[in-house]
Amino acid sequence: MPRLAFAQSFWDGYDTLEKPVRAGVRKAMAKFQAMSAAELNADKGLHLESVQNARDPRMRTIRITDFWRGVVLAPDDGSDMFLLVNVLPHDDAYTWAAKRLYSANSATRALEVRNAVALDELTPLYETAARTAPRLLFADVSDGTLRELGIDDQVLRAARSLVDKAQLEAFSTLLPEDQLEVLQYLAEGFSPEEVYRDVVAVRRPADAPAEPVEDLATVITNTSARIRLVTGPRELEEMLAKPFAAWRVFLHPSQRRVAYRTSYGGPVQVTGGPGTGKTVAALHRVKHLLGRSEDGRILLTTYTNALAAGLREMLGLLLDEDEKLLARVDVTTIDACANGVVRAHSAAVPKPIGDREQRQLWEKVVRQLDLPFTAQFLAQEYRHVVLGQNLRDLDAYLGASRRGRGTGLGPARRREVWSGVERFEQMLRERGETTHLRICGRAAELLADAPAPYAHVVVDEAQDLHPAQWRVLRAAVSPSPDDLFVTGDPHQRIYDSRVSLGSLGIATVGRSFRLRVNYRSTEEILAWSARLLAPVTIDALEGEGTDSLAGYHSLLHGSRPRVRGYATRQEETDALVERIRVLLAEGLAPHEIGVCARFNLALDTAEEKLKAASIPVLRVKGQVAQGSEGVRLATMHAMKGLEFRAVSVLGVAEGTVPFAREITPREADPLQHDADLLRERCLLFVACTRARETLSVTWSGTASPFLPPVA
Ligand SMILES: Nc1ncnc2c1ncn2[C@@H]1O[C@H](COP(=O)(O)OP(=O)(O)OP(=O)(O)O)[C@@H](O)[C@H]1O
Repeated sequence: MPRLAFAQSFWDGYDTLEKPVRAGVRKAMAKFQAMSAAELNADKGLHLESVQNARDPRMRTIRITDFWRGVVLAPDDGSDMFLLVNVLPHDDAYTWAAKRLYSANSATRALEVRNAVALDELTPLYETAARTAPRLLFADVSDGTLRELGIDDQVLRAARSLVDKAQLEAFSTLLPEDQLEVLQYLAEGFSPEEVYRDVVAVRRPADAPAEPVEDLATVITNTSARIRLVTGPRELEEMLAKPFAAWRVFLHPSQRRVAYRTSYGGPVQVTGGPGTGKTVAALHRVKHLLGRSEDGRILLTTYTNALAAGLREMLGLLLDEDEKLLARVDVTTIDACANGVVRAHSAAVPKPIGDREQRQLWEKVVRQLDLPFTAQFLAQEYRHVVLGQNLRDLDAYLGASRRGRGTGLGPARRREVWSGVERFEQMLRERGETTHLRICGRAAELLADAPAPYAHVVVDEAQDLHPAQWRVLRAAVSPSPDDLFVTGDPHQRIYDSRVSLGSLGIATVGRSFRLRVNYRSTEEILAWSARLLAPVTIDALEGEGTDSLAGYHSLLHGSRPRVRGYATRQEETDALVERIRVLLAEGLAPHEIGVCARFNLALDTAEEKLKAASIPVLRVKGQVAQGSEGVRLATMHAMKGLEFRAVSVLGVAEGTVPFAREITPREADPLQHDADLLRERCLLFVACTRARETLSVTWSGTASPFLPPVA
C-alpha cells in the first residue's frame, strides 16, 4: 500500500473548505490507504492525472468533488509516499500545480516548495532595479555562506536582487520555506552562525548523510515541521477532524527570537498589535523555560478565566499533553492566583465584590458622610491613587502624587476623601467582603514574606493589569534572570489601569521586543481598524513614552470591512440575520462567526432574532464549552483574546460607542474624561480586530464618532 502525507499548504486552506469538499477529501484520502499504487492510477473516481506543462513532473491532481481537485505530489523514484499539497477549485488547482516546484533543501534536507514560474518572471525585474540601488539587502553575505545555509541557484539569484526587507516580504509567498526563513533571519541581522544554529541545525536530521538523499519518501520524512505522515485510518480521521495548528511548529523569526532566547538578564516585554502572535510567543517561552530545569515551577497568567482556559488548552497542545511538564505550570488569572495565596494563609477569605456593588457602596459613603464628591470620582481615586500606590494611611495619601488625575485636591479635600476611604473599607469589613484588588494587595504582602513560589512568571494580556496585580507578580518570583516574560498590546487597553512598570520593580529596558506581522486578520481589516486609533496617542506598555502600530501589517488579503448604518435597530438586526445566513451558506461553521455589541441588551435582541431564524447561537459569558455549536454572541469586553473567521459588530452608534454613561464629564476631570474616551475607542478596536476574514460594522441612527470618515 502507498503511504500518505499532508503538507502545511493543504492545512492552510483546509479550515475554509466547505463541508462537501472536506467529505470529498476524506473519501479520496481513504482510497490512498486502501489501494495499491497501480489501483490508484487506474481508479476512475479518483482520476489521478498528471498536470500539463508542470514545472514539477511529479505533480498530479485528483478528483475531490465535481468542482474541486486535490493537488498531489507523486513519487517517481520507486518510493511509495504520496503528498497531498493543496485542494482548490478545478482550474485553480491546475494553474497552482503547474507553477510549483518541489525540491530538497541541501542544508536542512527538508522538502520545500517554490513558485518557480513567478520567481523566473519577477527576478529579472528586480535585478534591473537593483543595479542602480545604493545597497543590496544581502551585500554582506557571500555566495558560499548562503549556499551553506541551503540557498540554491534560483533563490540565490532572487536574493541578490533584493534591496530591502519589504522586497523580501514581497517574495515571501514565492520562495521555498526553509530558504525564505534563512533569508528572513539574515535580513533581521542574525549572523550566519546564528542562522545555521536556529534555522538549519534544528531541522537537519541528526543522522543526515554527507550527500543529500533525493528519494521523495526520505525527504518527506525529513520535513516533520511542515508535513504530517498518516499511519492509519483512525489517525487520518482524527487529523481531518482537528486541523493542524501551525503556530505549534512555525514561528516567525521575530517570535522565535523572543521565545527561544536561551536566557534574559531580567524582565522581558513583548508588544505588538492584535494577532501578532504574542500569546503564541508566551506559550513557546513557557515550553523553553520548562526545558531549562527539571523542576522549576512556572506561573502562566492572563486577564480573564476564559482566556486562562484557552491558554491551558493551547499549552496542552504545545506540550503534547505531557502530564509531567503540565504539572509544573499553573495557568490562572492573577486574581485567582492572589486568592489562592491569601486562602492558603487564612481559613476565612472575604468575598470579592464586583464593580457595580462597589459603586453602590461608594454611593452610600457619599450619602452618609455628605461628601462633596461623586461616587464615580471616589471609586476612581481609590483605584488609581490609593490602591495604585498602595497607600495605607492618611499621611501617605496626603503626601502622594496624584499624577494622571485631572483635578487638584488640597489637604482639606484629601482628608475628606480619606474619610470616605476609611468608611468604604469599614463597610466591606462589616459585610465580610472585599475587592479583587485588595486581595491582590494582601497576597503581595504575604508573598513578599516567604520564598517566591515560582522560578518564572509569564504574563499574557498584560496591558490591563493594575499596579496591585503587578505587585503580586513581582512578589511571586525573585528578581533574577528570566523572572518575568510579559506580553501585551497597549492599543487593547480596555480597563482603566495605569502603571509604571519600572516603579514596580519590573524594569524591561534593553529587553523590549515588538512583533509586527499579524497572523490573524487580512490587511484590509487591519488597515481599517488601525484608523480607529489614528486620532489618539497610546501610552507604552511599561508606562513610559508612547506606543505605535508602525510597521504592523498582515500578509493575508481579503474583502474590505462592510461599514453600514440603518434607519432603525430592527433593520440593523434583520440585516445581521441575513448576513449570517449568507455566511453559513458559504460554508462557515456557526462557531466561526462572532457577533458583538457594547451591551448584553443589544445581544438579547440579536439572539432572539437569530433563534427565530433557526440559527444556533451561544452566548459567550466566562468560558464557552468547547465544541458546542452556535454563532458566538459576546459583549465587546468578552471578545478580548478571541478570534472568528467573520465578525459583526453591532450598534456602533452615537451614545453607545462610546457609552455616554461611562464617560466622566470633562468638567469633573478632563484627564479622566480623555482616558474614558480612549478606553472606549480601544474597546471598539479590540472588537474589530477579532475578525480573521470578514468584518461588518453596523449601527442604527447616527454613527459612532469613533468610526473613521469614509475614505
Ligand atoms: N507563527 C505562527 N504561525 C501560524 N499562525 C500563527 C503564528 N503565530 C500566531 N499565529 C496565529 O495567529 C493568531 C493570533 O495569534 P495570538 O493569539 O498569539 O496573537 P496575539 O498577538 O496574542 O493577539 P491579540 O493581542 O489580538 O489577542 C492565532 O490564530 C494564532 O494561532
